Amino acid sequence: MSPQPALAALIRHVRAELERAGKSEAALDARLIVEHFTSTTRTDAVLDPERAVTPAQLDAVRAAVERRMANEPVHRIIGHREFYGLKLKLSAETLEPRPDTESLVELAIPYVREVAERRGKAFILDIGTGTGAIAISLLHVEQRAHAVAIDISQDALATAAANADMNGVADRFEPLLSDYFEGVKDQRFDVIVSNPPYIPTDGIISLQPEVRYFDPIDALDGGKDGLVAYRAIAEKAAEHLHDDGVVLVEVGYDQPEAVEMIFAANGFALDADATDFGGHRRSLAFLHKR
Ligand SMILES: C[S@@+](CC[C@H](N)C(=O)[O-])C[C@H]1O[C@@H](n2cnc3c(N)ncnc32)[C@H](O)[C@@H]1O
Repeated sequence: MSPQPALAALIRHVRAELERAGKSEAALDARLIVEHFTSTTRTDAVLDPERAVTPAQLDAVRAAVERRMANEPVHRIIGHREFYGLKLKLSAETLEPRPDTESLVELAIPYVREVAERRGKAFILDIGTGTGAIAISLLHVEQRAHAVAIDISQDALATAAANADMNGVADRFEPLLSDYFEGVKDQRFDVIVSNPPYIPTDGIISLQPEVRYFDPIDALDGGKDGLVAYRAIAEKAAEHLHDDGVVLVEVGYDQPEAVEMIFAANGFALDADATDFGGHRRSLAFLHKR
C-alpha cells in the first residue's frame, strides 16, 4: 500500500487483507472501517474515489484492521450499529443488538399501539435493555409510549440513556438498575418485553470468538440450561402487568417449546409468535389467564 492511498484504493486494500484472513464479511467490514476512520460516506468513495486519506486516518484504519484480525466485531471497533433503522452506541457491557431481535420489536408494536390507541398512553418494561435497542425502537415508533428499561449493568444503562437521547426519546425512557423485577416496586405495565441472556453456560465456549470474547458474559449466560431468565420473568411478570397486559420474549432457536412450558406453568398462554431471518420461532408473546 502506498504511504498515502486514495479512498477507494484503501477500501479495496483493506477488503483484500480481511479476505486473506478469512473474514466472511470482508467487503462490508472494509467499507465500515474505512468510512468511519476517514469520516467519509459510501457516496464519497463512489463520487470521489481519488480523495486523499491523511496519514493519521491511515494509522487509525490500520489499527482498526488489526483489531478486526483479532476477531473484534466491526461494530465494536467503530462503536455503534444500526438497529431497526436507528443508530445505537455500543459500550463494553452492552450486547451488540442483532437483526433477529427486530422480530421481537415487530411482534411488540401492535400490542403497544393497541394500548396507546385505547388509553392514550402505553407503559413498557424492557428487562435487560443493553443498548436500549428494543425499548428505544418501540418509543420511536409509538410517541404515546413510555418505557422503564432495566439492566444489572450500570455501564449498559448509561449507554442506553445516551442512545435514548441520541434518538430523541429520552423524555419517555427511564433507566433502572435492577436485578430482574427486584427494583420495580409495585408499578404495573401494559407490555413487558425482554431479550434475556439465554445461552446455556456450557455452550458459551463454543460460540464464535466475536461473540465469546466481545459480547459481555452477563448478556449471554442463561445459566445451566439457558432458561434461568425466563423462569425469573415468568414467575413475577403477572404481578407487574395490567390485567390485559402482554409479555414478549426472544428465545434461542431451540428454546420456544421449553419457554412456552415455563410461561404456561405460571398461568400464561401463547398469543402470537414471530420467526427470525433463519425461519426459527424466535419471539413469543404471552397473555395471562386470570
Ligand atoms: C441478551 S442481552 C439483550 C440486550 C438488548 N435488550 C438487546 O436485545 O440487544 C441481555 C441483557 O440482560 C442484562 N441482564 C442480565 N442479567 C440480568 C438481570 N438479572 N437483571 C437485569 N438485567 C440482566 C444484561 O446485562 C444484558 O444487557
